[in-house]
Amino acid sequence: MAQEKRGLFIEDEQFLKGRHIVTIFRNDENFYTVLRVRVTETDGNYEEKEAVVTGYFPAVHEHEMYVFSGVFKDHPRFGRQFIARTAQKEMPQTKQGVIAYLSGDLFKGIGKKTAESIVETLGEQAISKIIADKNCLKKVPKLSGEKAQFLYETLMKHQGLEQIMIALNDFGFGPQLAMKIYQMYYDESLSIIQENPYRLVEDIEGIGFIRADEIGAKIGISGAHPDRLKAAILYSLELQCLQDGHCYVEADSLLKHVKELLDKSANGTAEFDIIAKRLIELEEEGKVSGEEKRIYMPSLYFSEKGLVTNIQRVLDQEEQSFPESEFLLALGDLEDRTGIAYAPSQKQAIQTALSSPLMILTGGPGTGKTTVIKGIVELYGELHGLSLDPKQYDKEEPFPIKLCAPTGRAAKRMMESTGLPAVTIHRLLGFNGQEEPDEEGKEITGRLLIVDEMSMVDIWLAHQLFKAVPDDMQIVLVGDEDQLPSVGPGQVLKDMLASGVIPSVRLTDIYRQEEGSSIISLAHSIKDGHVPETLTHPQKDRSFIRCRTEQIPEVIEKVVKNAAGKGYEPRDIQVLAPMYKGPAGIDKLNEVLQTVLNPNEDGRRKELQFGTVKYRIGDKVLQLVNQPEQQVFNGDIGEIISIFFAKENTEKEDMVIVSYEGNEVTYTRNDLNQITHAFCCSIHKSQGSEFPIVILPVVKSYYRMLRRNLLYTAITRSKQFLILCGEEEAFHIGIARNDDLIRKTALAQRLAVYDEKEAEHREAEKLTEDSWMNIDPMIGMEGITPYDFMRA
Ligand SMILES: Nc1ncnc2c1ncn2[C@@H]1O[C@H](COP(=O)(O)OP(=O)(O)OP(=O)(O)O)[C@@H](O)[C@H]1O
Repeated sequence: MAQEKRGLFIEDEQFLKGRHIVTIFRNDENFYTVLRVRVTETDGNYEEKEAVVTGYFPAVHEHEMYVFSGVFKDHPRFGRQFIARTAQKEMPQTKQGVIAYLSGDLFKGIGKKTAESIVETLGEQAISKIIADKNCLKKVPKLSGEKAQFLYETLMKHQGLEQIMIALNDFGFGPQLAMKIYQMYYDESLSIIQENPYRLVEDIEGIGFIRADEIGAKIGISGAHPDRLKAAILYSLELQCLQDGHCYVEADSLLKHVKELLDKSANGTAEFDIIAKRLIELEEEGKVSGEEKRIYMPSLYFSEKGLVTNIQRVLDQEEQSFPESEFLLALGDLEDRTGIAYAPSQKQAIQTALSSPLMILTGGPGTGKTTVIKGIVELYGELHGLSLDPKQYDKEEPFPIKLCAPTGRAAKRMMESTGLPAVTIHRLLGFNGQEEPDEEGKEITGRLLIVDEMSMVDIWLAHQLFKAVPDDMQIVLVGDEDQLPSVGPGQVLKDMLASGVIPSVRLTDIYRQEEGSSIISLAHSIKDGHVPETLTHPQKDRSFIRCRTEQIPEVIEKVVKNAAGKGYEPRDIQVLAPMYKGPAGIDKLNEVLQTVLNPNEDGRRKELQFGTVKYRIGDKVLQLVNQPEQQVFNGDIGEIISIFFAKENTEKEDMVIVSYEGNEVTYTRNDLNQITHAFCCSIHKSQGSEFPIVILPVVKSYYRMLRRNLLYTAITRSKQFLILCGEEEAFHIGIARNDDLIRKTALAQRLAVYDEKEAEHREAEKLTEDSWMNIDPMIGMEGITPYDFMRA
């Protein structure tokens, strides 16, 4: 079957057979290659002796004969060229051809007789069979292991990469995944896949159990095969943790999930006790971590435990003591200077931050968190006799107050509001965005660390951050616990507050309301679970347009046109929605908004098609991943300022240049999945950002996503105007749903345990470490079924 597919040409495609003369151009990153070949045969309309062939080829060998499939095209500058989709080195096709090849100069020490014996045993397809699985050579009589190895290695060297790529293609992997697999396993790619395709689930991002299981089915691995069950367990665990944000999954729920996954598969299922046995083996192999009935991915387990240890280390530091009078005097001076009379809770927050090694400041919008941060910084400088002018510090003696936030935009806002340098947490830790979850960051220097938007920090990042904090550094964590939790696993801020062991101040009085903001009062009522009667009444700073799902694009189009007509720039207007698909989804709204805000009316503007999306100069785009080396972070919004087509540049690559407030970042076609249109963006991605105008559609067709914290987060993104559109009922549904997505974490519990006396703490540690192993052997034992294990 694989062989048949390889030989297939797509309809309307031509072939060109020719010997390689010279490589004119090659890009080693994406393998774009331009070759000149001497033409031997073609079914295209081409009479010349030589031809230029272009395409993406993983490897080309000089002077070899190739068969290309593709089409002839006329290039305006370079004339007629063959644009190849595939390139295959020509292999001997007949028995005699293969014998001659294997006994030729390339394979020193392999004589004609041995070659004949190989072809006799393995047939005309001997070469591809050996490449796919060297063990087939064992069937050849009298062939020594040494010779077999030599033969295999030589073949791999000359045919390997190309054949592997073709074979991976036959397994259904496109060029990008195939390259990832090759870069992981190199020459062993095919033998590993053939031995245990389920390794792909663990090793290659982007390959899940279902994909691996299809290969398993093809090569005869099915039912309760241990590799298959283990892959299903790891896949289910990771899926639940990453999709739902859990740090662990209870053993019973995991087993059920795995069983359901297997039951759905045509490749066979397995009984609970067998799955449970494999789970125990995975624990013994260190691939999952178990504690009581909780099953963790190891990186999450060690992050949770490590975070607790480091929080404890910080909490164990001595309190800073200032005479009350000194504090009050400095505070009074500050109030005089700024004209702000701090409320009692705000004063308490400043005082706690200055004296405690660690404190949490929490509160909704407009409650004065930023005002308190400024107060903390000012008084810290005052009481420690430190200058707050960064220019007075250098590399030897760096600025002692470190401000940071999880996203670039949040860090920028922090910088603007305090007038002091602020960076992303990743940057503070010296990360480049490619690290493993348990990688160490560089130690943070300084005396006071303030982290804003703490609700967005997941368990991995929180662990890395706390690990990098030196003993004598004071920490202030600031955030709004009612906002959406982090995208990654955990609910660190919520758990820290719930543990009750970290000094915390909750600000509740709203100050911005005094400036007449009805958006903030709406946010606060939503947070408390009720929809105000005024929801649909027009206010100075917000309005509500009633409409149904299918009317949403039209309504939003009108509102945006209006705002643009009044002089608002696209960057001031942000449409937020909870999901990508559907008639009122982000994708559809982006399509509509691009036509309004950045049209291509006469069709003459440059556009780069990527999937179903067309990018144009002037488009607003959103960065989806952290790229610290480019100074661009997940959630950053920028504008496309140039587009270059491959034919216009020497790199032969399509390129899109995006400016993030002056920082220009270049994306090649391979990188374009790192951005998306941002005329409308997801509420999740908008966390940590604020916009002058927010347009928020809320309709019942978003049902799956509607939650109180989601609506609360969306509404609190708007600074001046909030335009709600949709169905009132959808608001009510969303606001009523508050607790069905509780994340499973043991952080609060661990922190609380730590707070108890030393002896009790040791006891608790012993208990938690022992209990998983105590329970394990019960599974599958006589009289005890996995169902016992699954009971609470
Ligand atoms: N004690 C106070 N007296 C008077 N005004 C105050 C006081 N505290 C804060 N404010 C004012 O309230 C407004 C909101 O404060 P601030 O921006 O610090 O809140 P926040 O919690 O950081 O809000 P957000 O999270 O929405 O940015 C600001 O204009 C600030 O000057």
